[in-house]
Amino acid sequence: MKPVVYIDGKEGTTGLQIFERLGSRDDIDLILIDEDKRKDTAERKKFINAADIVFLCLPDAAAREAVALCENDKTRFIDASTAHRTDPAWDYGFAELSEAHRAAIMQSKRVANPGCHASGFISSVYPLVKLGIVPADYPLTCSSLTGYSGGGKKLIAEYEDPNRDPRHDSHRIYGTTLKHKHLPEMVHVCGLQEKPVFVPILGDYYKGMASTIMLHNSRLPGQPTAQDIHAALTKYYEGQKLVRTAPFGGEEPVIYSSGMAGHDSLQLIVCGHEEQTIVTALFDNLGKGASGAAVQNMNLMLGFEETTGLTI
Ligand SMILES: NC(=O)C1=CN([C@@H]2O[C@H](COP(=O)(O)OP(=O)(O)OC[C@H]3O[C@@H](n4cnc5c(N)ncnc54)[C@H](OP(=O)(O)O)[C@@H]3O)[C@@H](O)[C@H]2O)C=CC1
Ligand SMILES: CC(=O)N[C@@H](CCC(=O)OP(=O)(O)O)C(=O)O
Repeated sequence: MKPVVYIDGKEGTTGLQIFERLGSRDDIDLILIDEDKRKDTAERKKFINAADIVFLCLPDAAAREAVALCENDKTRFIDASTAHRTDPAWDYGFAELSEAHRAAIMQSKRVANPGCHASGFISSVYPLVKLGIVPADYPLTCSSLTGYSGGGKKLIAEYEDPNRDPRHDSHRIYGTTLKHKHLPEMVHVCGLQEKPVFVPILGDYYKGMASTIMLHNSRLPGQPTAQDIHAALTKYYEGQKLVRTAPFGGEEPVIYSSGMAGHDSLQLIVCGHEEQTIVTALFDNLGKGASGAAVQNMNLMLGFEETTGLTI
């Protein structure tokens, strides 16, 4: 019997991209709710309880409600929302962080898919903290560029409206209260003692992210150079298919935030010199930042090959 899979929120931005990755697979049985019943709670409850794996591609409140609709012990969830990412009853769905993360995902019934900005930040900070290169109380800063699909259907409509605010042509710094919703998972997953100063920036393009952390090498134990940090990250992710380190300094002297759009893997680019280092995570908010990561998690949970079938 093939595993039965249901995407709750399939008509949304993340849900559609998961469907795109799963629609043609013959190793799973993808069940599809009638479009006009996709918000009917009783119908969703039937689908949730019939499935072995449920993807939740919903706002936080609807994701919590969907989990509460489950009345059996068999259904396993992968939640793309922010609802459960720091919940101890859920496993954090970023397999490359450690073998313990991957093992937990494989047997998990409740996987919280990482936030898009959080994925970029955590991919560099988690290993650097674990290796003792960045102390847990280091005052980290991060700027993170994103395309507008990161905000779902509402933001896509706003940016693709022919009568939109002309200022949308320029970049938009947001999260200016410095309380972005991904901060709790960044702190929790990396074991930080200080909240990073986190500055998300929205650009006038569909998808692709570049999340950059900035380090003063003289404030780090042993004063590593940027090259040392590059070597440490390269070794840490050696053998991973979906997280890779670019050659030191990157392949060219500029970084485009859409550089990994359309790919399901994340690339780390380390630049700098003896005194300062920046590490940029380059990826697709709908790839390793959401739908691609969700499908990777499903593959791990079901014992399939980890990669997603899309360009890595
Ligand atoms: N977009 C991205 O890059 C990322 C998104 N996420 C997270 O994934 C989740 C989905 O986001 P995204 O796809 O962007 O959002 P969208 O707004 O594009 O899609 C959400 C979908 O959920 C549907 N929906 C809303 N309420 C309910 C409900 N009560 N029952 C059933 N369906 C419902 C919406 O219906 P309708 O079509 O009628 O609006 C819509 O189709 C969010 O929690 C988001 O934060 C995480 C990482 C990245
Ligand atoms: C461009 C934009 O608005 N992006 C969203 C993040 C989308 C996302 O990752 O949502 P989750 O928190 O559910 O993961 C934001 O910064 O709030």
